[in-house]
Amino acid sequence: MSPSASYPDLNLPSDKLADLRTISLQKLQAGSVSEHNLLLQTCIEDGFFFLDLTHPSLSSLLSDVDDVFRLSKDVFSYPPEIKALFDVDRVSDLKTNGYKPKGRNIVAKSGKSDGFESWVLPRNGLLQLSNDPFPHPPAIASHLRSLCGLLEGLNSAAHTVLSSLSTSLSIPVGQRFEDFQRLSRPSPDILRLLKYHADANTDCLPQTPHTDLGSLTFVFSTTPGLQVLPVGLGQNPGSYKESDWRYVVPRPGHAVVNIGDCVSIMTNGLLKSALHRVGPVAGYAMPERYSMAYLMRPEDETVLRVLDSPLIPRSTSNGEDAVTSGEWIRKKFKALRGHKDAGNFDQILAGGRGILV
Ligand SMILES: O=C(O)CCC(=O)C(=O)O
Ligand SMILES: [Fe+2]
Repeated sequence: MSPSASYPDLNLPSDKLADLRTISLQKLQAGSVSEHNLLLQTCIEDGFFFLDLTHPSLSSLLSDVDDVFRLSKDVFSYPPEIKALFDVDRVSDLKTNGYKPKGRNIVAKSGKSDGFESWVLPRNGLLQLSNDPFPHPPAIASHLRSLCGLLEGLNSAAHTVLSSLSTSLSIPVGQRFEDFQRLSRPSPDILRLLKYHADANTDCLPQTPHTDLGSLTFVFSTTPGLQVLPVGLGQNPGSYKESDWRYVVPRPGHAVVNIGDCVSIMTNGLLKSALHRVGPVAGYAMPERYSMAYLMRPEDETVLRVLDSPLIPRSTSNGEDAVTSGEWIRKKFKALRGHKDAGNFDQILAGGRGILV
């Protein structure tokens, strides 16, 4: 992966590092029982893991990642007036397409503005799965082949991960996680390209603590900055300390994968959707940092109810208050807008459910 790491001499005590477990995609594909068991255990205990993509059969996926990083440098280098033509708040209802400038949103309690630009690309638009408009600049048009290759590779990886979890949990056919993320069907998945700006202030927090609202997220970066809150420490504002955050040190050829809110809801909290954020390593300035996140969400009509499984604790509710995935996403965006008007960030973060654009 191309952008070079910016912390060559990270000298951190090991108890400050996120001790993420590594799952091999190729071993899952080959049916390794111990790898499938490790995946389930990791999603129950951590909600975050490294996915090893270094097997030669996956080399085209990694070269697509490299190419999309080159694209990312190109799109963020457009002059502001060109980027403004694709402003996410103008071109897309649910922020599934377009550009967000640095500083538009507020970061948690500090009340300061965020420190990153982002450009969101819809899976539906890239893979032509719907007729929704997909305005985009020439730099994106000229990288469509690697963008589509990346999405297809990640969808296939996601299918392997989700179907492994469905099988490990003995979820019946028709309710399996992958039944809600069909490869040829439209979905609200997005690819988010991110550029964090360098900031000399060691206390800056460019990205707010949040959980991902969808099902599964894949993140790529070669620069440190991602921080994860261990699940055991409690995930609600007030239940953890600043010193509880753990740093993820990027690993070449690996994606960082995490479980999102929808899968956590459908397993009644058995699989964990953990809080995370991006910031500088303690005592260091924030370096310029490029990353990309593929955020998968169940198809819009998926009902977010607890699935049948001997391993999932039964829900005490009768299911009447269950929402669909589409309603869930809309509700969250409404909350965000409500929050902006009301200025109440805690409400959005209740349960750690912040939203990013
Ligand atoms: O930039 C990163 O490493 C994380 C991005 C992220 O958490 C997100 O886009 O939801
Ligand atoms: Fe995230």
